[in-house]
Amino acid sequence: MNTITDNQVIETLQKLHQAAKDDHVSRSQQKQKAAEQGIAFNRSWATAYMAVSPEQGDFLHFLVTVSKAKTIVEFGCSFGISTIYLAAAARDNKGSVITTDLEPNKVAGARKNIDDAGLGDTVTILQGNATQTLSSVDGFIDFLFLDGAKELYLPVLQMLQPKLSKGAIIVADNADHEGARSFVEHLLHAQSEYTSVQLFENRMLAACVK
Ligand SMILES: C[S@@+](CC[C@H](N)C(=O)[O-])C[C@H]1O[C@@H](n2cnc3c(N)ncnc32)[C@H](O)[C@@H]1O
Repeated sequence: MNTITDNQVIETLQKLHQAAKDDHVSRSQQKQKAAEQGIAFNRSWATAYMAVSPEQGDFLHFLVTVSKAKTIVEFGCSFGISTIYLAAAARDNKGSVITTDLEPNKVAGARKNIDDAGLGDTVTILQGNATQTLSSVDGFIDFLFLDGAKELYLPVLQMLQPKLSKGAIIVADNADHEGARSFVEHLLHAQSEYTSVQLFENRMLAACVK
């Protein structure tokens, strides 16, 4: 099976990437206008997509596929774009994805989008703070994608670390952000525990549990 080539998946991803792009352009214009008027820009992260690019999505799909990961955990699904890439590979591996987001409207949007892609039975979405929702994950984790609040990358990794299987892959987006610094330094220094690589001009960090 190659779920990522399924028409339902392709069409849903195309539609969502376009919506994410439009959202980004509109926010940039609002930000510029606010700066010109000397007023504060309301970021309203609760509705922003802030999604992975198609190339990063393909990379996540590739890694889940080649690693044959079955239990995939994601921190920060937003409207479900990255989750669809992860879930398409998870389905082919006969695995599943557990994801989480703070924002109820994003959880509802992600659920609809994942259903539109035909992947609803492969994904569990938990609404709430990842430090709580992901603490209930059962069994071993084969793949961990971190894409929520950067300051929580290290605490979430440390919380889930005992559940990571040998050979588990960890990928973090926005690893070049200041908030992710302690996480990046932790992984790059713990060379006896992880093999790590920085990618996409340091925006992504991928690591593998030794
Ligand atoms: C960069 S976006 C995720 C984008 C998504 N992975 C994608 O590619 O489509 C980050 C998301 O993390 C969520 N988030 C931030 N802090 C969180 C927390 N403590 N627990 C759960 N979700 C959180 C935000 O609501 C936001 O939707």
